[in-house]
Amino acid sequence: MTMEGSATGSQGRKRPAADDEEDKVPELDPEEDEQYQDYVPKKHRKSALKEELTSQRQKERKEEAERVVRDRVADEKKKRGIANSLLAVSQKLRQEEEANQDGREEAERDHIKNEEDALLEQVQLQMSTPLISVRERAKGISYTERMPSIGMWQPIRKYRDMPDEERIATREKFFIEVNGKDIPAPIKRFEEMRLPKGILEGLKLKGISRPTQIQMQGIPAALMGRDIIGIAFTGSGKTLVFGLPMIMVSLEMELRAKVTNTEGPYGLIIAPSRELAHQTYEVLEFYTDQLAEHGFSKLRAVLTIGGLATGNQATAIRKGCHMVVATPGRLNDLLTKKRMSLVQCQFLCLDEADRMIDLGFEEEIRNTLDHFRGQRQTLLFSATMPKKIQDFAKTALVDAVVINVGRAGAANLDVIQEVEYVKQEAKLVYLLKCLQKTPPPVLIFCENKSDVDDVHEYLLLKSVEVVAIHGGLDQEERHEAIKSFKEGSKDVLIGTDVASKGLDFPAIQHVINFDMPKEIENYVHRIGRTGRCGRTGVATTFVNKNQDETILLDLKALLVEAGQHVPPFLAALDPDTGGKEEEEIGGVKGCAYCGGLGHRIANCPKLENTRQKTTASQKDYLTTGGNRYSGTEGYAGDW
Ligand SMILES: Nc1ncnc2c1ncn2[C@@H]1O[C@H](COP(=O)(O)OP(=O)(O)OP(=O)(O)O)[C@@H](O)[C@H]1O
Repeated sequence: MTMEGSATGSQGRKRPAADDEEDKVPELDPEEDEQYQDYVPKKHRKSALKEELTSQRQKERKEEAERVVRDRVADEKKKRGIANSLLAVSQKLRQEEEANQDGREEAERDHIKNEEDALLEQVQLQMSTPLISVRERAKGISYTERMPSIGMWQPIRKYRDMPDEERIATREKFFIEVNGKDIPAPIKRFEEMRLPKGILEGLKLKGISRPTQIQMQGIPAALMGRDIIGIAFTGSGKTLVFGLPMIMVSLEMELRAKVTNTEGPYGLIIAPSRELAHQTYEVLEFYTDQLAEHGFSKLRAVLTIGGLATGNQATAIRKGCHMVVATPGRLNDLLTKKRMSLVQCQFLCLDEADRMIDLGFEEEIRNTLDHFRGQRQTLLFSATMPKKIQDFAKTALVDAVVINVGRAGAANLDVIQEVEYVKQEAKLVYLLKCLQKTPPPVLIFCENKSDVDDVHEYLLLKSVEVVAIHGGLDQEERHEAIKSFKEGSKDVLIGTDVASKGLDFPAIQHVINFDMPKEIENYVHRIGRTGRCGRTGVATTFVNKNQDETILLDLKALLVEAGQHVPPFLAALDPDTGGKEEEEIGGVKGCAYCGGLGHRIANCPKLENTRQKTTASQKDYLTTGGNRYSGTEGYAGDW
């Protein structure tokens, strides 16, 4: 069967004929008929529809699944987003807080530093002109070259050639800190220091076999002709660091040409108290005697201190001398009256240098410098030397070497420090009990002369073998007291701070501070009379509510630093500075003015005291002509 008019046929399907005209079917041109659709059989159309529906449904399902996933991710993100932002916010806040805190602390530190710099500047202004001679300043003379070494001294080859790393390692091993240029290597044996036989024999006789840290580094530097600031704890043998080089200067001069009438001195040591000057003089005498026994001429040292007849001292100097040991006032007296000259002097040492400046002898030192006629080698020593004194002192030095053994102002670790709370009225009675702690010799310190007298009287009544020393006694009494105590005929010596600086009594067992000194530096010097050169000693300090809290805070910090027991009443004290006092700000820990670790310079009671004293003495001076030595408590008359 054929089908006419088939869509696929070119002629099309033909309908059965009914009426030719009517039945005539118009011919269709697929190109022209937009409605035209190819015929698709029903079966195919169904499967196509089915396919279409399936794919539609798949598409929808896929879209639905994607939407669900998208929603879930969005949810998740949303959730995480919240968590993130909370964490982030808190972190951010914390960071900001920390940054603020850091910023605040830095700002606070900067503020403290600026304030302290300003205060130090004021202090420097108060200390007026630098520590140099007025004459030299007027003439515009300043020295820039170092002095030549003493007698062309050089270290032996082993030390000359010592590599830097080895020098550093040795210093580290012995806790020696140095500052300055071209510092010679520390020398570990006296025999390697190129000292004359007489001196080496003298050291042996004194039982001194090995140099202490300050001696290892200080003696070679001094023999090299260097200017030195030497800081080392009490009893560490500083006297020999300047004493031996000064003897070497004198020996060199003597070997060049015999010292005759009116010549000399070539070396000068200034000390803050008569007793200390006397002690140093004895050390010089001992070693020069030893040199004389070993074939050298006897080098002459002269002691010029207050309290002894000026005439005898002037005569001794006029006969020609190599060395002078002096207290500042008497020295100035002799210089001003032209009974002594420093024209040939080329070696100057200020022992306990900071103490002298503190005690108001700055002007005497400057006047003394005026009497030199050329450059000299200058050495400054102390166990305490706060930054301001170091800076000030450096103005007197040329290309100085600074040698530090331990922190300036730290207590000697060989001293066991005990601090006891004793009521004012119970002190005397408790003192008797306290004296039983150790066998003699015992040293007792009081803050003022009248307390010394009271304690002295009380102990005499209790039959204690006791002597006393203070600035109000005449020189004879002072000398006798020290002598009998040194010889052991007296068990106890009571004194003011006149006995606290540099005095070297044999094997003191116990130092008792009947009262806490007003300055922590004095405490360090006082307790340093025991525990000397390797021995141990005990120091007991009475404190009570009469003490200023700042000094107790200094004491507490010192005890902590030295690893000592801190009694509960001190432990309970809390500074209101938030720990800033012990931080290193601007290179300074604690107070730059007095070296106390318990406060900073802004709260320094000593600075305040000095200010008040300066103002008062300026007033006195203007109205009454004043006494320049009124501030030298305990030292009165020393000049
Ligand atoms: N290398 C050493 N070995 C052993 N003893 C020494 C040594 N050097 C010095 N001495 C002795 O140590 C004691 C203390 O010395 P010196 O008085 O010089 O100490 P110092 O550091 O000046 O103390 P201060 O700061 O109290 O004045 C003296 O009796 C001294 O003879």
